[in-house]
Amino acid sequence: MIKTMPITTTNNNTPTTALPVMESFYTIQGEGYHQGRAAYFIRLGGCDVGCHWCDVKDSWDAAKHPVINITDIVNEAAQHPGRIAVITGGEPLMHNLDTLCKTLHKQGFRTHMETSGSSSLSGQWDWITLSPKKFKAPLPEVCKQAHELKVVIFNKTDFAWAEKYAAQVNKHCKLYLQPEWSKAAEITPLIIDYIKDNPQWELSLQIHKYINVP
Ligand SMILES: C[S@@+](CC[C@H](N)C(=O)[O-])C[C@H]1O[C@@H](n2cnc3c(N)ncnc32)[C@H](O)[C@@H]1O
Ligand SMILES: Nc1nc2[nH]cc(C(=O)O)c2c(=O)[nH]1
Ligand code: SF4
Ligand SMILES: [Mg+2]
Repeated sequence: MIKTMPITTTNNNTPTTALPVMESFYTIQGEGYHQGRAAYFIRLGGCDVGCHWCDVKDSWDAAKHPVINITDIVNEAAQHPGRIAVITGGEPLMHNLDTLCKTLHKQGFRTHMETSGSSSLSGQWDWITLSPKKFKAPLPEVCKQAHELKVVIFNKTDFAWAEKYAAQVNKHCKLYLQPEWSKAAEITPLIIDYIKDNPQWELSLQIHKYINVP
């Protein structure tokens, strides 16, 4: 049973028992290293980064979304057989994610996060996808911990900008270039040429948008 409660202010230093949830859904991971795997997505409300091409602007205002008890969030997730939980947003690191991760781990989930890395790290993560943004730079602590770096390419100059972050992640970190969705037809061929010349990078397409799943 899902309960909604009045919005409470959270900051990411203090463990919290409830979080603003915009939506949650069971689907396949459409992007990056785990593309094609069943996963339960938990999209938290609140983002202070403001990417002009963001594909989920409705997530930005945390106050628009119901605050749900973490036990209820995780019990809903556990109704599905998959045991990957992807925490996304909004910017999930605006919230303290320690209790959410502990509760997911207790239920046998692997915890994955999609983040811009622009707020300090909380939570215990089996996989961190760092997608850095020009509009609010990622923190060095998140760059060091990331398992994959996924840079959205909006124009030609973004390749050099992607390399700046490739130099800041750890040596095991996977490297992905993902076309900005509205410019994918124009940008994908440039990404393909870049990867042919720089084979340490791989292509990430948002396959869920091509096959019309959430
Ligand atoms: C909506 S964001 C939420 C998580 C976090 N705020 C972040 O930006 O990483 C999830 C992923 O979608 C990517 N994304 C958002 N809008 C996009 C767009 N228009 N085209 C391609 N990727 C996009 C982000 O870069 C990020 O990797
Ligand atoms: N299927 C699917 N895969 C995704 N990978 C990252 C997503 C996100 O919005 O964080 C996302 C999403 O919204 N849907
Ligand atoms: S950081 Fe993520 S959620 Fe926030 S505006 Fe950028 S893409 Fe959207
Ligand atoms: Mg998405």
